[in-house]
Amino acid sequence: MEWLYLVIGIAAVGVLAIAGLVTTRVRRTPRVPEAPADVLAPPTTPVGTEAPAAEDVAVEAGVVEAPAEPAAPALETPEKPASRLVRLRQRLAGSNALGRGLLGLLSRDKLDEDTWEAIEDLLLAADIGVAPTQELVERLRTRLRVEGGQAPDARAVLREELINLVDPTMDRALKVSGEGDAPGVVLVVGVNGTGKTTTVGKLARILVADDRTALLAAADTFRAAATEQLATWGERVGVEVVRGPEAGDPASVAFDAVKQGVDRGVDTVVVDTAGRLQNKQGLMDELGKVKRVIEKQAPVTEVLLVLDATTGQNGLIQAKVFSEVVDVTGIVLTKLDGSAKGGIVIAVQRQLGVPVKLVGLGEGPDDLAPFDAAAFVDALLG
Ligand SMILES: Nc1nc2c(ncn2[C@@H]2O[C@H](COP(=O)(O)OP(=O)(O)OP(=O)(O)O)[C@@H](O)[C@H]2O)c(=O)[nH]1
Repeated sequence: MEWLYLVIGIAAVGVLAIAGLVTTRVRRTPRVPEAPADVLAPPTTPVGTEAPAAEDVAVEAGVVEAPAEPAAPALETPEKPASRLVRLRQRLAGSNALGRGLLGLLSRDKLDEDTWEAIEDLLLAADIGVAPTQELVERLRTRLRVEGGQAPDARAVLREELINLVDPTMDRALKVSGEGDAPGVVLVVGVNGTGKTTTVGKLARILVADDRTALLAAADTFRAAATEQLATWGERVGVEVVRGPEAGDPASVAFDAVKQGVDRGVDTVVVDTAGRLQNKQGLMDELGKVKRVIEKQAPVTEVLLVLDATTGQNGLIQAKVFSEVVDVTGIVLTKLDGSAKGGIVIAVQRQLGVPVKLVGLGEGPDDLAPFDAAAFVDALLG
């Protein structure tokens, strides 16, 4: 009997041991994480061995047209130049303070010597220059003298005199057309940093907006980035840029561009040039060469000098140096937005005897406007 109990005991221990072993193994088996829903989709074919998609089969069979190459970025449509100065009026807010200041003083009941002196100070602070300031004050004194009868309308008189000073008779049309089959050639000069390359890019947009074909020459070979900058401007409106090797000869780039312009029958070639030259002789040699070389192909129809309106008297000195080196035919005044120095328009025209043809009023692509004396004065007077 004892023997029977012993056998039953051993059998029970054996059963318990086997049960424990099974439980432990089950616990040690790692849990398979639950697959997220998307992984539950039918298995994908390994990369590189994809089965042809139904559309591809259809394309090969000539049933469906092949999908087009990724589309080139759409070309921009630049704003027509005529509406720009009006749109950008408020950008002259800084200079507008001049107009408001003058009107405030001229509307006083009594125009005494202190008032005239304050008017003179305002004009000088706006960079109009000494001689034009004196002329304007003289004219205003004469016209606003009350000689019995009704007091003249100060605003109307000031508007008229300012317009006269800016000179509405100057020819401000850009000469962008050549004679016969030759393209117009616009040479853009000026010190680096004044906004020259930006101006060439914006000018390309003006030409495109006027339905002209154009070609740009990246003859500012001093700064590689200037070429890239120009290429970006051109791409946006479908205008090509002719470039040369970095630090290459600017005259050769200009020559190539104008030659291509002639061969392709382009309307206008715009040539960007370098301005970072050590001295006047270097500047003269380089710009002289660029112009001479261009003119083997076609005459230069316009030489635009780019000046930064915020540089005041310094800008005027630069302007003089350039005008002694090349025959400047028009001025582009950049950065007039936010500058209180709108009077520089008058000063620079007086100094050089050359009209301001374009004004830069911001960093937007179409923030370059053809200049107009009356619209400018209206913007000043607010
Ligand atoms: N606010 C304002 N900024 C302007 C205007 N015109 C140009 N700029 C800015 O002035 C800076 C200099 O312009 P660039 O065109 O590179 O000057 P640059 O004279 O060509 O200089 P380089 O390329 O070195 O020859 C840029 O940041 C332009 O966006 C303008 O009318 N208003």
